[in-house]
Amino acid sequence: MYSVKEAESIILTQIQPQQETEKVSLEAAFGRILAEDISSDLDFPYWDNSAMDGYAVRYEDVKDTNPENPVTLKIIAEIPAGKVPEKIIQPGETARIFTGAMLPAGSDTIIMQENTQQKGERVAILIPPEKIGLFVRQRGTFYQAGNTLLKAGIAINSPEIAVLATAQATELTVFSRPKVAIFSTGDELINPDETLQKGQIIDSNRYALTAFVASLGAIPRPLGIIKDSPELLRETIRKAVNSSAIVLSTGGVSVGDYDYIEGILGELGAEILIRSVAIQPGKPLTFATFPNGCIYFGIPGNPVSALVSCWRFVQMAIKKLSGLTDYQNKFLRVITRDTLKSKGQREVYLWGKIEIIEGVYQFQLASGQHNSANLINLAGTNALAIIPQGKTTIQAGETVEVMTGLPL
Ligand SMILES: Nc1nc2c(c(=O)[nH]1)N[C@H]1C(S)=C(S)[C@@H](COP(=O)(O)OP(=O)(O)OC[C@H]3O[C@@H](n4cnc5c(N)ncnc54)[C@H](O)[C@@H]3O)O[C@H]1N2
Ligand code: MOO
Ligand SMILES: [Mg+2]
Repeated sequence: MYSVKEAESIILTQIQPQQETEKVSLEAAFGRILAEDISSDLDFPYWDNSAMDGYAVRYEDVKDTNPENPVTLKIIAEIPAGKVPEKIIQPGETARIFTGAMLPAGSDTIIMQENTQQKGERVAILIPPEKIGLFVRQRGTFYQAGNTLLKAGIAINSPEIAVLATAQATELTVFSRPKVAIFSTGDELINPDETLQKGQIIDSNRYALTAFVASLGAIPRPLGIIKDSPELLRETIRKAVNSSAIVLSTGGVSVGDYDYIEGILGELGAEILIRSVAIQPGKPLTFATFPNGCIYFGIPGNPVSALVSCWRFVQMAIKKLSGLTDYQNKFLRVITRDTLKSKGQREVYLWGKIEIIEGVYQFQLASGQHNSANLINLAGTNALAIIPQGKTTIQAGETVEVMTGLPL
């Protein structure tokens, strides 16, 4: 049995960012992962321009002005944003200018209009600027043409969209979304729209895992419920492995007589790298690779174990395969409001919520039984508190490490 850290390392070693890319328009780029470095042949700002509504001046002319005896300058031009200045500012001259407008040649500083008094063709500068260049947004000070603006491997959200638009990157190369096959195994399972007969269980895992995969930007391929039949399972796994980058199955990975997954993976030529992990919930995790590169996660059937396995192990695998550079899980140290208990034998993940209380992140256990079959109190979970292997208690008020950023 591997430790959680060992299992994580085995999984990440097997997964390389996929190479498939596609072109998308800027409008369709939100939520995708950039597959190329982006640079621009434009400086940013594109040219020296004004950060204020006011007057473009020569610093030399106005540096010693004061309210009692103000310097007055002749207004020789008006430059709204979007207009190209035509005149050069000579000593004793100024141009009326507005925010975003190009700075006229000869000027080097902007005086905001609140610090001036206009009298016809002339303007009195009442307050001297603190320094040369005040309120000038100088060309190339935010970004110089040719440098890398955005790196391949980042997720494209609204700030990146703004940068891409500015760089005139209207068509982008992004990583293709990996296909993830999902199926549930078990003779006891029925679909949610069927009438429950004695002994049956409604298949919730398939829906939970489909939503989980979609929330990571990958393409879920739900294949339904597969009975505990070696023939059916073999056929399903063979098809899934040949048509998807990752396969997620739930159930049938423990030691029971009807737990067939491991045996079938072996028969189909997979290399089984993990059989169980010292984690609770989620101990009987099967991780295997196929000669065609397909990655197989045999996830335990208990609904909480299934989602915890997805959050702890599958999440980073899908992210890394998707091309994201920042694929690692996110951990945070916070105060726990509840006392947290473990038997100490495995690394325990307790589900609950982190909330900001009086400005401080605090963890609160989900109320009700913490049992890997109790999916009811899993709703609302946004964090998992971790009790390390060997530790049995973390008292209320103490610090606990939590895993955050769960895609729900
Ligand atoms: N003798 C032992 N028995 C078990 C062990 C063990 O170490 N020795 N481990 C237990 C642990 S821990 C887990 S977790 C489960 C894992 O079981 P499997 O992955 O083999 O899953 P199943 O046996 O098929 O089902 C377990 C449980 O989950 C329910 N289930 C299954 N699929 C779904 C689904 N799609 N939606 C909702 N619920 C589902 C199923 O009905 C069972 O109740 O094994 C323990 N046993
Ligand atoms: O590990 Mo099982 O997932 O405890 O219920
Ligand atoms: Mg079983």
